[in-house]
Amino acid sequence: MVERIGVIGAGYVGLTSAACFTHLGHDVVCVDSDQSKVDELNRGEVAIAEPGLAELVRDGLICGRLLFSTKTDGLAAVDVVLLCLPTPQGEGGDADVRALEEVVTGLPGLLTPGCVVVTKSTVPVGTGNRLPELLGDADLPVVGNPEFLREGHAVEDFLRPERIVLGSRDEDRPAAERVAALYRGIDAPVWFTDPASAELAKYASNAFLAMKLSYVNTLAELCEHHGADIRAVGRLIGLDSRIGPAFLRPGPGWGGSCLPKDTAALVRTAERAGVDFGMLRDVLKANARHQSAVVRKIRLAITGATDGSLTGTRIGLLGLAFKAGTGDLRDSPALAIAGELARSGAILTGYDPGVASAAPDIVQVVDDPYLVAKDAEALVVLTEWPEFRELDWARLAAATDQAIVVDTRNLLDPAAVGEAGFTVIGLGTAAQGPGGAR
Ligand SMILES: NC(=O)c1ccc[n+]([C@@H]2O[C@H](COP(=O)([O-])OP(=O)(O)OC[C@H]3O[C@@H](n4cnc5c(N)ncnc54)[C@H](O)[C@@H]3O)[C@@H](O)[C@H]2O)c1
Ligand SMILES: O=c1ccn([C@@H]2O[C@H](COP(=O)(O)OP(=O)(O)O[C@H]3O[C@H](CO)[C@@H](O)[C@H](O)[C@H]3O)[C@@H](O)[C@H]2O)c(=O)[nH]1
Repeated sequence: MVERIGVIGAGYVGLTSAACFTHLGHDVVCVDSDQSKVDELNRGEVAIAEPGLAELVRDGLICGRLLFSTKTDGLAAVDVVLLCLPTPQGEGGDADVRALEEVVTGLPGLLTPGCVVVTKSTVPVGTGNRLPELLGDADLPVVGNPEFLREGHAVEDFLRPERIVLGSRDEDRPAAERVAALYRGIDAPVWFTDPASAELAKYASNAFLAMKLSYVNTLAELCEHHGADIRAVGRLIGLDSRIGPAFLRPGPGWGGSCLPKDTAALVRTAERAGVDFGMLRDVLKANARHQSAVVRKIRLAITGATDGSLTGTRIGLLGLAFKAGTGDLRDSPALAIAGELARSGAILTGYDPGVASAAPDIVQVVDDPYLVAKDAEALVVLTEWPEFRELDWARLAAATDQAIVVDTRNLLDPAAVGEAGFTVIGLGTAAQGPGGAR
């Protein structure tokens, strides 16, 4: 059945949901409070770099089944409304749900009775029971439908999810089935559960991924100590199907708009429940500690000492976004490391194919990767853009002062880049000298 869907919030999750549900045949009105964003979207301009998203938005606009507005009047005609509002990290690590709750409080005056209210935002355990209280006696059933898409793969993940999760109270089960029907045409297991289980599954999933990454990043440090190679260790443990090969690549720390805030929020949820989830506190601490270890490694590479002075030292950064395939800088470990280097007096130039400007007081962003090498004492690869592998490393070497590259993603081919004249220092691997010498 074709449904009329309202989406509130046109960010990564809201815009992707709006465009994909239009693609699946529904009529969608997407409301956002940001007038300039709405104007851009109505012109078919999509500011976020998500493969396939701009095309779906334009298709929806052309066929007239996708509308964007700052006004909420259009919501009176919808059968289902998806809440895709931010739930950023708030005080003490808790999710800040104020924006979401404010919108929910206003819904009885906007929606037609019977309309299903769906939380797609990541919301703390208990929200599914709290929202009906905020909605009062309005006939507005509530369903939790957490979103698991990754940035850079938003459309692909939305249209080919590994699971669709629907959490509702027993009395709202028919509403949950109605939400499940919106996804018709998508081949994925659909799970009906209670609100708390749906909410917890979302947090538990992100925190588990964070745990895997803190584990592998700390292992990389151990590998260096013992002369082992994290690439081999990661591959070998990943062959165990109980562990799996994904999320075992070490890096400069893990970040982004979700993993850090959701892990912190789950720690708070556990504290409030009187459950000691110290393991997760350590996952967060290990990430901060690892970022400082990466900074010490960069200092050592440049000055010969882990506490050597970086005052006035030029360092070129390759990558600023929190991962490849996105221009998103939210909670980017690259920027955290840049911040530590800048505070130590380093002069930073950065290039990222997805980023045009960033933290101007910390790093000067340039639009040509070869410019970051100019007179640099070292280059540091912070984001795993595949195109960095294809750079002319001999040209980069010629532009630098010292041909040293610290590859925090183990992205480069050490033999080829060493051949081009660089000393290549990976993470959890042996350094490779220029000309291929170890
Ligand atoms: N980004 C992701 O990859 C991802 C994936 C899964 C889940 N989530 C969760 O989804 C939620 C949204 O995340 P996002 O990354 O899409 O956020 P975002 O910051 O990209 O987008 C949020 C949008 O909401 C709009 N907005 C804010 N307040 C509003 C209001 N009162 N009325 C109307 N519009 C308003 C903003 O202008 C913005 O366009 C969060 O809870 C997040 O944890 C995000
Ligand atoms: O082997 C790996 C894999 C990832 N990362 C890092 O981990 C962070 C998070 O990556 P990713 O999970 O791909 O980012 P997001 O797009 O934020 O997606 C996460 O957060 C979303 C928001 O909740 C969820 O929907 C997704 O399922 C979840 O993967 C980034 O800094 C990556 O560089 C590594 O360092 N090594």
